[in-house]
Amino acid sequence: MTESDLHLDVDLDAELDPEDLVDGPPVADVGEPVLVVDDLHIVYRVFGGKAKQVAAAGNENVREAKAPKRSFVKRLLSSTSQHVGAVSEVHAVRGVSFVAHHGESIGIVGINGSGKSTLLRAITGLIPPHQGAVYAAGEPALLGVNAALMPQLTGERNIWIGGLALGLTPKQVEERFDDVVDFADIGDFVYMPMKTYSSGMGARLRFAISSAATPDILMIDEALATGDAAFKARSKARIDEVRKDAGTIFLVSHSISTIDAMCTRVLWLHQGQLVMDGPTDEVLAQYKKFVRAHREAQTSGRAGGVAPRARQKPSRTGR
Ligand SMILES: Nc1ncnc2c1ncn2[C@@H]1O[C@H](COP(=O)(O)OP(=O)(O)OP(=O)(O)O)[C@@H](O)[C@H]1O
Repeated sequence: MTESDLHLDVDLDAELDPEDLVDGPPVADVGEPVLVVDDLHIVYRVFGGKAKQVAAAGNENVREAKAPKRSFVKRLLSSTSQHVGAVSEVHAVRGVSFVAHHGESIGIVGINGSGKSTLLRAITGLIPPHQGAVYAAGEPALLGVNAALMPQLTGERNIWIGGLALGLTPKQVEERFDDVVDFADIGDFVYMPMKTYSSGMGARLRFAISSAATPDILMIDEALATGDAAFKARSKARIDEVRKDAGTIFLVSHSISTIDAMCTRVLWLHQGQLVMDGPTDEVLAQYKKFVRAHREAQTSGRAGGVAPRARQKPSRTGR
């Protein structure tokens, strides 16, 4: 797969939502550093048949991993004696460094597969770093439908576990319980095991739980806002509400106008590397050029637009 074959899901011309414009363009009132990402590398390991597919795709971030060496006797005695197939490594985030401050709204852009969601998940601690580190003041929380809930437990138990995991006190969970159930619109199903829920009900409850707290560092992956149009509208309103109270926000979105309306600073990832970090208008201007060139190249069958080279020494502040 060449770069020009990459799927391009970027929404250059989306309409701005009216509520994004109410407060005018975002203004940074920047304070203390709250998050340091230092030379972060994230590597996924893909095993078996799937690894062959991934390797066959020829993505630059993917390489075949060396299979662990096992002696002949060990292989002979092993109960899993069948060949496990290839192991591939996907180097999804490659040497990303930046510092985020209190009061910043930071957009993360990049074409499909550039590592945006992986970076967010790594910052919230859902994926361990392969190399490098993430230092956070406070508990970064990912707003979306990815909360790790337990399907065998009732919605009620999951609201308690999820709420406490988000740092709410038992009193706060109790106070917000009815709100979460109403928002998720699951009625008496809240007393049933989550494995009996439809996928929509599960996604709504996950979103409702994750938005019950107001974290210091809020990560929003728009791809995680699922559901029908009415729920999407309610999620958007809830995101805006939580956003107003959070200290620092990260937003992944394919809509350039949403990033433009909400963010004071933008990080541009390409093939897992941070290629630009700066004020929203500067980064978006370059990124739009790249996306247009890429899109034209895709329609004409030529090689794609050229992204800037990854910065050799990313600035620690991005400002
Ligand atoms: N669980 C996983 N196992 C293996 N590889 C993965 C996994 N999740 C993501 N990847 C790979 O890591 C790379 C970065 O993916 P990621 O989802 O972070 O990119 P993205 O920029 O968020 O993409 P999109 O805009 O399409 O959501 C891609 O090559 C992807 O195929």
